[in-house]
Amino acid sequence: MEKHSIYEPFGVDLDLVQGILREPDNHLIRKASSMKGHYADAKALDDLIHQGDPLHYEVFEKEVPQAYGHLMFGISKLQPGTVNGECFMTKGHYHAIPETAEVYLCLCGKGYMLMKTTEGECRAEYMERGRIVYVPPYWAHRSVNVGSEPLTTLFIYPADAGHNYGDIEQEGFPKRIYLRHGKVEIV
Ligand SMILES: O=P(O)(O)OC[C@H]1O[C@](O)(CO)[C@@H](O)[C@@H]1O
Ligand SMILES: [Fe+2]
Repeated sequence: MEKHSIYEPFGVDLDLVQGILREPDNHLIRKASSMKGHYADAKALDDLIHQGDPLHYEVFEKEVPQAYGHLMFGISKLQPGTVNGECFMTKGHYHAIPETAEVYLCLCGKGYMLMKTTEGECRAEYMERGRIVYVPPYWAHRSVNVGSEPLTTLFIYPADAGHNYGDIEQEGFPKRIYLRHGKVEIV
């Protein structure tokens, strides 16, 4: 019989007030300057960068083997704000193994999971505290914060899935989400 390598079980704590994972192994920080090329108004993003390059989003993860069978999980915390009306968002990615899915549980804030395929299909799934979004295989995904507090989500996906920025940096997503006079517009 094949011998399995046995990995130690563990538990972690969430700080549900701050919306962060306590004692993460990895803490990814993306500021406004990481988002060049992603917003419709590049000049407005440049202005924001020159005004102090504010924090855009953070990802807190526990280290698990990036191997088949393991699950990667963590917390994504996306700040509220807009770039000339376009809501703060994550870069978005496909998975490097495209036939892998991902689940997001929204813990606080309000926003959308924007998803697209390489064929140009695009969907926006609403997120608020308590809502779960399923990102099926082959869909690129980006979180968008339309609220006034951080959009915090727990994500879980196959640990070997990897990230692929594919056509996103050149083409973006077919839809953009704006906040104008307090109203959300998906265009
Ligand atoms: O690639 P993006 O869109 O910047 O998002 C980064 C983060 O998103 C996650 O896939 C979780 O949503 C993390 O694994 C990753 O570090
Ligand atoms: Fe993902």
